[in-house]
Amino acid sequence: MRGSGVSRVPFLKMNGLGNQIVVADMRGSKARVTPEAAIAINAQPQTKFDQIMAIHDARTPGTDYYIEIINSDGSRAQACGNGMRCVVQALGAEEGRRRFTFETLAGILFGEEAEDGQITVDMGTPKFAWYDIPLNEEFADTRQVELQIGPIDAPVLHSPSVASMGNPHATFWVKDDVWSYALDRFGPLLENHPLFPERANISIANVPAPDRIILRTWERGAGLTEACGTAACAALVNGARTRRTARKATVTVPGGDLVVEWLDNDHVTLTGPAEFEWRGDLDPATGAWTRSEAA
Ligand SMILES: N[C@@H](CCC[C@H](N)C(=O)O)C(=O)O
Repeated sequence: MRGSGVSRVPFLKMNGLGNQIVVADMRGSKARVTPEAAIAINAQPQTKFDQIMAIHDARTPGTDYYIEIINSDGSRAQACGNGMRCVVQALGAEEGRRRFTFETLAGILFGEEAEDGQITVDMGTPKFAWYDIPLNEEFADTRQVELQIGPIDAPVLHSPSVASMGNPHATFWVKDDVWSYALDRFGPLLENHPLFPERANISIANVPAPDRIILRTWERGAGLTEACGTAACAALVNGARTRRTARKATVTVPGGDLVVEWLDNDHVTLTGPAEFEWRGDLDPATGAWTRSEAA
């Protein structure tokens, strides 16, 4: 998959529990995937994606690669749990090893593929201070912040827990079916709410048992997705600090199950599958792409 410095670079179409991922191999190239290219790639049905994970040469000693994450609207994201699993699987297949250290905008992350194909990514540590998320208003306690949608006296969703997993998340807790909420309608309004100066990923969470969360997410810069790994991590840490959940739980997202654990050293691990679909090459400046014949 290694790039050669020419204008076209190899890419893999993959998914992490239905989170649609394009892994672009930018190694050996000084270029970056442009926002225009991302929007053009996303505009075509075969390459419609949630995130592009662009693998660049390492910038920091001790890391294997620098990963740039681009949302389907062309914006940059600090973290992407499902995409990181796809990157681990892609590089593992190429290099014949299982463990990698990556640098991202969210910091240094580790990923490892187990014998059974499940991939665990250490997503780093959560942050809860209002200025770290960030919020536009000071809140001493971010386990429950003032934010609601719907009629003022009968809000449909209200009082989310907020957290940063490198990227900003709001978790709205509900007692009934997460599918009974029009997240496609409320998601964009909440993502762009003035409380979030960098926008936010918006999730609805139901907790049927301390070791289980049912979660739907409207992703910042990508919209409704089948899975959002960092949202699953944010839901777990928010669940644990509000005493709704234990520190380890299965998080059921539309695409399937993820396992999230908040370790004693404050790091959060995310475990789940990754799936290769097909390969091709693309122009990171324009987004023009071709599918390869070979599997
Ligand atoms: N799908 C991702 C999260 C992607 C980033 C997000 N849209 C953002 O802009 O913060 C995941 O699996 O974590």
